Amino acid sequence: MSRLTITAVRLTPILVSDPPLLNTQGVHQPYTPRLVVEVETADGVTGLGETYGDTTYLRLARPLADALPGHRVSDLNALFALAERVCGDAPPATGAATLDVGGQRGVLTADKLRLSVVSAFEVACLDALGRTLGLPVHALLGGKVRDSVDYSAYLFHRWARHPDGVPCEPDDWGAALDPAGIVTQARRFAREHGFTSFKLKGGVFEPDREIAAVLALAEAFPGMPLRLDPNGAWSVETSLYVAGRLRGVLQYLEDPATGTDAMARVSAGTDVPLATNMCVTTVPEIRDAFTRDAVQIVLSDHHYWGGLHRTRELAAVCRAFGVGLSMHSNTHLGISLAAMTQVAATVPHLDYACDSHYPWQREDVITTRTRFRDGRVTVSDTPGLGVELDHERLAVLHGRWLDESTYGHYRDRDDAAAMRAADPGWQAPSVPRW
Ligand SMILES: O=C([O-])C(=O)C[C@H](O)[C@@H](O)C(=O)[O-]
Ligand SMILES: [Mg+2]
Repeated sequence: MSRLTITAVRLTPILVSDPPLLNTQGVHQPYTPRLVVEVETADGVTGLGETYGDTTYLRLARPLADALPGHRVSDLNALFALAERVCGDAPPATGAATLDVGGQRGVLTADKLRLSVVSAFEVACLDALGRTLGLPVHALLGGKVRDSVDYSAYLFHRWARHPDGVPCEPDDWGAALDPAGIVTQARRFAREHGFTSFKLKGGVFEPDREIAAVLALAEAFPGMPLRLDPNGAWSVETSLYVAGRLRGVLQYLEDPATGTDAMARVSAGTDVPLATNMCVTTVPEIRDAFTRDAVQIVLSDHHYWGGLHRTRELAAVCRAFGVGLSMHSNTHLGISLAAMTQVAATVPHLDYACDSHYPWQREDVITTRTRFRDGRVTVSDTPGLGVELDHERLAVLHGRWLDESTYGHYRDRDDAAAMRAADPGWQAPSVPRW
């Protein structure tokens, strides 16, 4: 047996606390599901990966975890074929056939769901391989081209706390429901983490209110890059209105309208660059969007593109088409931040600061929290990803996941359902909302 042979795979679903961040579909649940993957080799080395933890992903991850022992952590290309063979075509657990109701990351095809699972195994294999060879993950991807990766502050309209009666872990951020609140939030992000670019999650209030928030940010942080992302909540006309009002203010406008067709129409009517993590999220979506110039920037996401090698492949396609590259984030922990940073360090034309929800996450499963300095994360040169699992914390967060009577309904992220705790009649708005 090779020292690289996988001898065991552990899957640990967890529930992680999340603040009441608002988006166009509703509000974040007080706890969000994540899955931690540990891959152990014959050498006794363990590699770590992290991905979405909703029931659908767990259903796909279990057969892959069962099938993996006996394979080598270096056989990454074979991982995809293995997953295709053993995972099956699990349909979305929610029954929402094509669109993601939680993370707002575009279509939810069987391929994309499976790749979102495979990504955590690929990262865990790379971590184990790097630890075995004494090389950082970026070296396994060809080597870093930068020593630190730039991240952008991810601003949200939010409530001070989750609705009464809902179990939660309170924080001290307070509410941010108007332009002044958003600027206060941005100042704290800049003070605590040194961020020098800002993204505002939009699609929550009428467009004029969100335009006012962006203009207030422009006044508070002159010259700093600003982005607005309503997750496809606007019509083409509204998108063009907002683009006109924020021309020269925004670095880019992200997913103003839903779908490649609408994005192409917006793109044709404005010179404000358009970015997406919703209409280009799978390989089959690339050609149409790029040939129609529907987007000028793609937000990669190693989770749903299938891992770090696939992220680099996406980067190559973007380069070929002259499309810029940034990075998307959903609620994630330190393992994924390490993976994002390792791959981002290897992509020369990653010209935009990456998104990260990490500053909102006060719970983690790694022993030492990753810090942003001047908005940047230092690229670790330690073998593997450069993070260690905190087994005690993992057990606590897994214990929450196991406690079905208190937390069972948070095992699947559903922002519209979370909103109903405050507004019982709430339904995720149909698009375009404005
Ligand atoms: O850039 C994005 O579209 C996201 O980050 C999607 C996320 O789901 C975000 O909207 C959220 O978590 O509310
Ligand atoms: Mg987005």
